[in-house]
Amino acid sequence: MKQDIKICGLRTAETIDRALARGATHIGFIFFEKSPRYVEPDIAGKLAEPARGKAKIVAVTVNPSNDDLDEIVALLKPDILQLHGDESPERVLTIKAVYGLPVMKAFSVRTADDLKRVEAYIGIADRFLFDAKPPKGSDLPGGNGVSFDWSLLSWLDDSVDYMLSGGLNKANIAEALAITRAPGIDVSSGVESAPGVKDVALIDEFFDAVEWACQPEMASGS
Ligand SMILES: O=C(O)c1ccccc1NCC(=O)[C@H](O)[C@H](O)COP(=O)(O)O
Repeated sequence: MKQDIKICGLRTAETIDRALARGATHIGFIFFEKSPRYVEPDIAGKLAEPARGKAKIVAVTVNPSNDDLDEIVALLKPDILQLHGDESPERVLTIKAVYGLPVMKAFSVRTADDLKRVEAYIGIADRFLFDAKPPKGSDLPGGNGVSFDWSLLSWLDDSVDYMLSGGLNKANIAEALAITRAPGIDVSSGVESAPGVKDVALIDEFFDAVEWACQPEMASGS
């Protein structure tokens, strides 16, 4: 199975080019000002140009106001809105209706109960992203480089389309894929040399690790 691959929190033309060259299907821009990955919407719009039509451009927001979304949508022209906060199903529906864009709703997961919250969004969100809960003391709802218990995803109905996220890197992606068979994967810190600093060599190594994990003999579990 060939899964979608999202590289999130990109901030330079060089790392975007490398992600696209290696086959990223999604590239994410972070619009959360406390994040070391934050980019101004107008800069993100310029950075995203080479990706148009090659990869889906994802705007990552946290409980965005209408004004925030107006600016981001106008300047970035994203293909997908990722909602990484506490947005209710009603808010997701409103955002979809106003902007006419698909929504990927993020959930932080620690226990099976956390996955039950997904039910209220089925048929509303277009896709889900499962991330780990932020560690104590973190100001960031995402991009913390920590994983959750991937086996919990076996509780999900097969029809739920999602991206697996949280602490993925070249060393654990094969195990993550073997356990979850996730239809999409998302990485940020795992391809960084320092918080917010993406690294082309680490991007390469991550894609190499995914390719290795997806060789027919690995995928069949033999
Ligand atoms: O990455 C951030 O700084 C961030 C800040 C606020 C909300 C969401 C954020 N990231 C969202 C993502 O989709 C990340 O790729 C995801 O959390 C995984 O990050 P990591 O564990 O570092 O791979």
